[in-house]
Amino acid sequence: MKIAIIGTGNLGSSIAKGLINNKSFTSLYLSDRYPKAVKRFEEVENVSITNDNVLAVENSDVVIFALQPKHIDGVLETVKSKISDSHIIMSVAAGVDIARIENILGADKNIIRVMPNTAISIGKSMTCIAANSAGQDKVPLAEEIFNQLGTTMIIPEDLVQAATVICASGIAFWMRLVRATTQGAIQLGFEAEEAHELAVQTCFGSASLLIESRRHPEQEIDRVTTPSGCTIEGLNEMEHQGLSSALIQGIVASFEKINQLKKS
Ligand SMILES: NC(=O)C1=CN([C@@H]2O[C@H](COP(=O)(O)OP(=O)(O)OC[C@H]3O[C@@H](n4cnc5c(N)ncnc54)[C@H](O)[C@@H]3O)[C@@H](O)[C@H]2O)C=CC1
Ligand SMILES: O=C(O)[C@@H]1CCC=N1
Repeated sequence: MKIAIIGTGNLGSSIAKGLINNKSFTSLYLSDRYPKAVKRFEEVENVSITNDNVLAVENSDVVIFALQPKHIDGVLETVKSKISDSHIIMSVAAGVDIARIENILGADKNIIRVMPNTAISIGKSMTCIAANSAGQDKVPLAEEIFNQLGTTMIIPEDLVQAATVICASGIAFWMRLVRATTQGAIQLGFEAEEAHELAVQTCFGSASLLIESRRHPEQEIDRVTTPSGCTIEGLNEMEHQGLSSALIQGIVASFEKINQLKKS
């Protein structure tokens, strides 16, 4: 598979790292106006680093646009004459819908909207995928690529904004929960590094329990909350302070913001 990534900032370089770790390409073009984030991949076999987007498109079958929404239209305009019906165009740009890309490239092109998160760099992304009509038969290929880099879910395009909040922004939300737990642990007497490890491993254990047992979170909570014990005391206090409500309101605020970005 000949792949190009146009825009190798936070997300583009994370995707590149994941692809390189898996050796899941025959050639990989990494194109950015300032390709400093991927300089470290210069020596990797079959990887080319360039600031020539057209060259990257011409030498690839799958082109992943990992550009900020304000840049994507301009870049698509400059490469559109090189994009053929056999290219598979993927975009990770938040708030940029398929219709906007079709307006520039044409609805006859294979266009797939992909929403990964930065855990893609370690093969643990939750990635949502939606395609236009022309690109429907290319969805299995998108799944094949992104299943190597984590877990995928095919969703209707009208849920991609919501998926962006839950899965892409979600990384930041979970990080903040881990940090808050760390701060609590330090207050209770642990050194910062110990506190961090305790928080991260407990977070990892919680997610693993849900994945492996397939039980509902409340069932797992019931197994921890000894009657009149310390867990239910802490949990109820967190709820009195609005933990669930704060999370839900934050998710909704994030969703409202991404819908504004779509209009701008
Ligand atoms: N960072 C994240 O966790 C996630 C980001 N996204 C979306 O992915 C996209 C990229 O986000 P980030 O990587 O965080 O942004 P970023 O700003 O780190 O990376 C964008 C890259 O595009 C490059 N670029 C700009 N104009 C260019 C041009 N004309 N030609 C070639 N390269 C050009 C920039 O130099 C930069 O390296 C955004 O649309 C964002 O909404 C989606 C999911 C998660
Ligand atoms: O914050 C943002 O707008 C982008 C989209 C999801 C993650 N980063």
